[in-house]
Amino acid sequence: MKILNGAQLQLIDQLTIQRQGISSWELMERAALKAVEAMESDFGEGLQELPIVIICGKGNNGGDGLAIGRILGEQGYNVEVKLLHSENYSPDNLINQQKLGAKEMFTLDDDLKLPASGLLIDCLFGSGLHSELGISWVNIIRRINGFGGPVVSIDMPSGLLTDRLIDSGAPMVHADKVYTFQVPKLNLLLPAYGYAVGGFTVLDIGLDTQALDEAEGAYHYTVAEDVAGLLRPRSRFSHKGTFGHACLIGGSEGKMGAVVMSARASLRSGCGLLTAVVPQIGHPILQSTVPEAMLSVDSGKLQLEEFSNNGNFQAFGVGIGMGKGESTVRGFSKWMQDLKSQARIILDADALNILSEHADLLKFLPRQTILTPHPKELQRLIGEWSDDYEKIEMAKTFARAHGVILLIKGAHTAIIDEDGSCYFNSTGNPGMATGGSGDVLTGIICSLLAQGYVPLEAAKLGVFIHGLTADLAKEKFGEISMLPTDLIDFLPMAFEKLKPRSYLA
Ligand SMILES: NC(=O)C1=CN([C@@H]2O[C@H](COP(=O)(O)OP(=O)(O)OC[C@H]3O[C@@H](n4cnc5c(N)ncnc54)[C@H](OP(=O)(O)O)[C@@H]3O)[C@@H](O)[C@H]2O)[C@H](O)CC1
Ligand SMILES: [K+]
Repeated sequence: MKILNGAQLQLIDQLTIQRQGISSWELMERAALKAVEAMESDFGEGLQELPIVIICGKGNNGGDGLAIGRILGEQGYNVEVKLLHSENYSPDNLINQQKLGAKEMFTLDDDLKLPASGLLIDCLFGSGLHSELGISWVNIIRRINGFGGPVVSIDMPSGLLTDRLIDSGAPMVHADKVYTFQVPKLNLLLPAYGYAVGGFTVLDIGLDTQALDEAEGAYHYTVAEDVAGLLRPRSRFSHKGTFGHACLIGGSEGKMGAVVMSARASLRSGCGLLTAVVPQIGHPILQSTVPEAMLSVDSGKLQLEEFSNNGNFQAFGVGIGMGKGESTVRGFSKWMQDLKSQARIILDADALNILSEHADLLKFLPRQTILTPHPKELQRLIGEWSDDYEKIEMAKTFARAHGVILLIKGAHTAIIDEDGSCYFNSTGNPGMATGGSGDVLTGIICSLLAQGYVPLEAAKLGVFIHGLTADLAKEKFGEISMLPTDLIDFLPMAFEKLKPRSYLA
């Protein structure tokens, strides 16, 4: 799914109106109906009990609010609409004012009266905001943010631009939930504005698909439909050789669990064979916990030294639980220098930290190696940034300079390809913030690489599946108690969910 900005959406609106032979008011009505449906589904019967207050501005976002107010009122909800006084309402806003009838007018100087609790729907500004809000908006935004119940924003939290940097002190609605139309907007995905976006749902309002397909942009949001098609069916005549031999290299004293989790995640993700290269201390641990894995035991006792690399492996996953002791750094450097240029590799954890401290090794990375830093590891690799926009630009420059794929872990993990495209993930939840989640991800992606998925596909599919396991685990264990090992247990269900349905049951 593409991520688009306000100007692009305005153009696509126009094309939709022309090609579908509808009026702009009808499109607004569609959007309002979708928003009402989404609220009914999210709030359930509770919505009937709540006083609902809708705050509307002068543009089409306000027009949506007026339409939502009318629809909710017709359905018997307890709804109150407040409209900002203006000299220049948008035409569809005016039509919806007439259709609604009763509403309360207010100005920015008024001390807006709000119910003590209930639901507040914020329709002051949407994608038409052209710059951050000035001081005159502080009062109204403060009232909204101080509301005693949930605040939902239509399309955007009012005050947040779609895809440009904005001062964090600027007046901005802090939404518990955003219902955004047709496509996500970049600022809904960036950590910098996390405080204003409790969560968001994309509502399909049926904009012209050709116009959406043709819209240009480097930013994408990976949803199930984007990755389901990547998953390859298994032929009846396939055998273990068909699905590749993955090699995981890692582990050190006290950190063998990382390799165990990575190995189990690899096997559950479908590779045909798996070898783990571990220090001697890992031998009994791996053999007893992951009997399916073959072992190549290193000469190092407590940490890796030799990095023997004799097998015919289709993919390597390196760094999990590895540590960065002197002999490990030496062995890893040598291993890097001996790599074939077409090797498929994913590097994680200490492998990344070693690269940060030995930048001379970067030149040995085969093209399209996947690096999976969390924000701190990224900072060590590419340097400090001053904001999320600079971070993305610096990451793109790094990916281009070294011909690698950067996978920046976090809420909406971002995959940055060397051509500058950027893919934000849609699955996952804060329950994944436990040590070991990353080891599971490395195992999944290494397995997909071994099966012949090209690196960008393996990264997108792996990140999506990994997040999906967490969403499934959340239903059973909740965000607080879920563990990385639970993610592995939900891999079979996640793959099944994504698999294209067969016509024959
Ligand atoms: N395809 C869709 O997604 C659809 C979206 N819809 C809804 O329409 C809005 C976008 O509506 P638009 O009228 O373009 O914009 P807004 O309602 O967000 O706001 C426009 C008014 O805001 C004023 N403005 C802009 N920036 C500022 C600012 N910094 N300070 C003060 N005022 C500002 C601007 O006034 P100007 O006179 O300054 O130009 C506009 O009047 C979208 O978000 C959806 O909610 C459709 O309903 C259906 C299709
Ligand atoms: K809004």
